[in-house]
Amino acid sequence: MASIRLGCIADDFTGATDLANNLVRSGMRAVQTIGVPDGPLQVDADAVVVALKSRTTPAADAARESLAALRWLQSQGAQQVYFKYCSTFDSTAQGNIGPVTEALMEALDAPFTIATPAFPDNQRTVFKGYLFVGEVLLSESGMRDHPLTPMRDANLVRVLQSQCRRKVGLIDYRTVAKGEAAIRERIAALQAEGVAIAVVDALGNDDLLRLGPALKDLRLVTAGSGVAIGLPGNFGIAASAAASRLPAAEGLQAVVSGSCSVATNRQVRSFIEAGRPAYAIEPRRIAAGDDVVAQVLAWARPLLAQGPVLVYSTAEPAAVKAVQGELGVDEAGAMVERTIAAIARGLVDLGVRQLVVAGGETSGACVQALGMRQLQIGPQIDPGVPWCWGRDAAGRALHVTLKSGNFGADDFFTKAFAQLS
Ligand SMILES: Nc1ncnc2c1ncn2[C@@H]1O[C@H](COP(=O)(O)OP(=O)(O)O)[C@@H](O)[C@H]1O
Ligand SMILES: O=C(O)[C@@H](O)C(=O)COP(=O)(O)O
Repeated sequence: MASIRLGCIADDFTGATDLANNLVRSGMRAVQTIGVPDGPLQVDADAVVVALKSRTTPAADAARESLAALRWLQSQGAQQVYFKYCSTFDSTAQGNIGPVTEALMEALDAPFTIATPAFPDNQRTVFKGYLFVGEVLLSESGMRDHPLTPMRDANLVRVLQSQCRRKVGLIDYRTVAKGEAAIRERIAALQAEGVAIAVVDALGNDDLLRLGPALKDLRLVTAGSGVAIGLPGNFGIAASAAASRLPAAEGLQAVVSGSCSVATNRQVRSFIEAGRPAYAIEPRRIAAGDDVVAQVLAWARPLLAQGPVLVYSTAEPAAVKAVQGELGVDEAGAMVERTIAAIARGLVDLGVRQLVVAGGETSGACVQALGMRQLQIGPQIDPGVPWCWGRDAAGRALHVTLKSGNFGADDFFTKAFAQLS
């Protein structure tokens, strides 16, 4: 196999497909692996995205796993490394964006890197170091109530500095607007001031395309998926209209959702309003020892032949807080993830071969429970969300889409299947 050009480490599974999607759309042949592979890559690819589930784990574990991914990517010849985190900069008070960035900088002997979650195609823009989600600051968006990573400060320089030992600075929109030479000059000036990591403003894709060439010599880039659109050109790769093709879809259809994000709440409501069958999982019943998995599968079995079913724990912030107050934040999260993952496996046993999973942590749990090791990236359903194809541990071919909590149109859960037919 030829060496890969770009080696990527994603801190969650939906984020990994989001990045792979942008790379594919910009002309790179990209493959996503679930965790760090045991051996060499078996297919030719320009970029590999190693998907970790490290967004909310203890910082030391996240750094250790990211370094293992780095070593594997280096063994496959990666010339540049891309650490992908969320476009809403999801992190706990202790990390993990800062600690993982610094561990990678140290291992790569990289004196400087950038940080920007900007993803204009999904209305994530950075202005003077402040992150906007649509029309509002990150701290005023639905992310302020995220079950695991509530984001209450939109000033990314401040957020990142609180997670880092190295000095954090800013490359603002005026510099970015001037293009490659000005960005390179600013990087040199920041380095002379002792800054090692710079948050970068970006208001639109033009900014990201101007930023790309200025990053050519960096060993490490850290970003959401947006920056990816400006990098393939550095490797002589141009955007190609040849959409990545997946094998034909077959089998039954289902959606499982553990995301409590604003967009997912709308998508669940829209699916129910469209008259499709939906089963709400109640975390308290799982905690009480009910066999919720068996109950859900018994409910789904007769319905699946008539079209997609939805199984969800998705709830509004007040309901999530109440459950977390009773069960604990991590305990509630892990318990619901385990249950949804077991349901996903049970649905595949019932013949589901087209599976939509909503939520990053939830996707990690489901894909791991199914024993999928590698995903081929297919056509985009909505910005940041492609269909993917792979085999589970039993060798069954599955079409899956791992939908980030806040991505996708309201009718995503029906639209996704229509695209495959
Ligand atoms: N009803 C609920 N009450 C408490 N926690 C929940 C509930 N539903 C889901 N969760 C947990 O909330 C977290 C949602 O995270 P995730 O799957 O990453 O979604 P998103 O992509 O929207 O962030 C998961 O750990 C999930 O198990
Ligand atoms: O960058 C993004 O917003 C996504 O790719 C992502 O990482 C979303 O994570 P979840 O909202 O936890 O699915």
